[in-house]
Amino acid sequence: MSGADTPSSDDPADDGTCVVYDAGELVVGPAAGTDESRAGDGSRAIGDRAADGPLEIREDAAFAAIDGEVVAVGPTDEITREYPPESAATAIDAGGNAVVPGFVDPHTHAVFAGDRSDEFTAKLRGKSYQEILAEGGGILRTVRATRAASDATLRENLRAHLDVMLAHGTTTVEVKSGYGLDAETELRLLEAIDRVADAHPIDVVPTFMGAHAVPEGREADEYVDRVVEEQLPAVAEQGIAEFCDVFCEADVFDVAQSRRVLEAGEAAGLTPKIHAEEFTRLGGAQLAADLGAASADHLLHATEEDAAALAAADVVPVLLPATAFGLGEAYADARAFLDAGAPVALATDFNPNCHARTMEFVQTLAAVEMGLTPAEALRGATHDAALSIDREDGTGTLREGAPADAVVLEAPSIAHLAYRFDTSAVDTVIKAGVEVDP
Ligand SMILES: N=CN[C@@H](CCC(=O)O)C(=O)O
Ligand SMILES: [Zn+2]
Repeated sequence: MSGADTPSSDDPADDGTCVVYDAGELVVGPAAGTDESRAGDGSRAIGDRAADGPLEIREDAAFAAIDGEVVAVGPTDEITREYPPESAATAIDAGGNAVVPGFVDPHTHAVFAGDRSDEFTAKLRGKSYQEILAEGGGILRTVRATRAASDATLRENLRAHLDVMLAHGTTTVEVKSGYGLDAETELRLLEAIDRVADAHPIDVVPTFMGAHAVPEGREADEYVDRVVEEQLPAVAEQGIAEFCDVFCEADVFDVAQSRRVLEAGEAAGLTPKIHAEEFTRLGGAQLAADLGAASADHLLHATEEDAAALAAADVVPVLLPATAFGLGEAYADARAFLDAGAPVALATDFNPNCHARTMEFVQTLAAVEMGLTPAEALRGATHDAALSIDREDGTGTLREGAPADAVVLEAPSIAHLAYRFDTSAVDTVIKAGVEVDP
């Protein structure tokens, strides 16, 4: 068990220092030689992801942080000599347990209202996701419930989900709009994300996804006009989204429509992301490579050719094993992306169709169902996930200079994250050098 001793804010020891020590295993980040580096032209060069071990793990280690930033990592005796725990604002004795970077969840649809548990039951009886959507259920049903919900309800729902995520070690999360499908509601959703993010310890990365489905009674082309001509300019004017995403899928938005949305998003200052090759191989991965998107997500039906194109274009594949689990679909081929030299980011895809909020569950699925080692899964849930949302400031690592976001496990090794699938292995969560109490 870890022991925390955090003085109150008027204590003389409250100097902004955080020391976490006596970690049996301390995950620093990708092993030397495999980390990404900036190419001379300023673009991202990910390097040969599969060449070496996925993570540098130190034994009997500690880290110190000042004002939310890691300033030293090393053997416990050295770090505690330089940064004595008794005079630190936050001092955590990991007691020989493992310490890992805070998890990064780079793909969620966490702001919505309503309940679709009955659709889950229908799917168990054989109804498909697409059949439900074609009947006006699925995303369209959540849109009706979300439009009818008050701002306060939307904020409260999101806050409650973020609380669960934080308690399970997620310290950075991407949240998409997309259950509004009109300018007014899409803005309400992004404003809800903004308001909740302001008052929550988790770092929230906002994504505009007006092109999440074609609203009832509309044609896709005509709706894409609305996204491009009304929604995107309004979102850009408010400055409340960083990425623009689109559901590139048969009977939703085709490749040309997806390209139109993402190019307009880019012109409005939003970096492209894409839901690609989820139910059918339509060409979304190639489009992502063409546009230099930050990520291509889902990829259940991507081919080796797609993996090579993404790796060559430095587009991060984001795999969502909880979605495949919930839908009873075959999992994405994680090894194919690693073999192609790409990173593999993992995410929950939390949404009403995939009620998964913990990156612990995702790591279990990645190991058991997709054949990743626990270390590869943890890299996907931290460093590589951060890459997919353009967080290249060390987020997802505990290197010097990185944000001091960490998780102390109640277990001696990182393998417990994937291995322990009934209850949480998370003991203590640290955000920006401060222990959080979700
Ligand atoms: N596939 C598209 N969007 C979500 C599902 C949204 C929903 O069904 O409400 C996803 O990524 O899984
Ligand atoms: Zn999604």
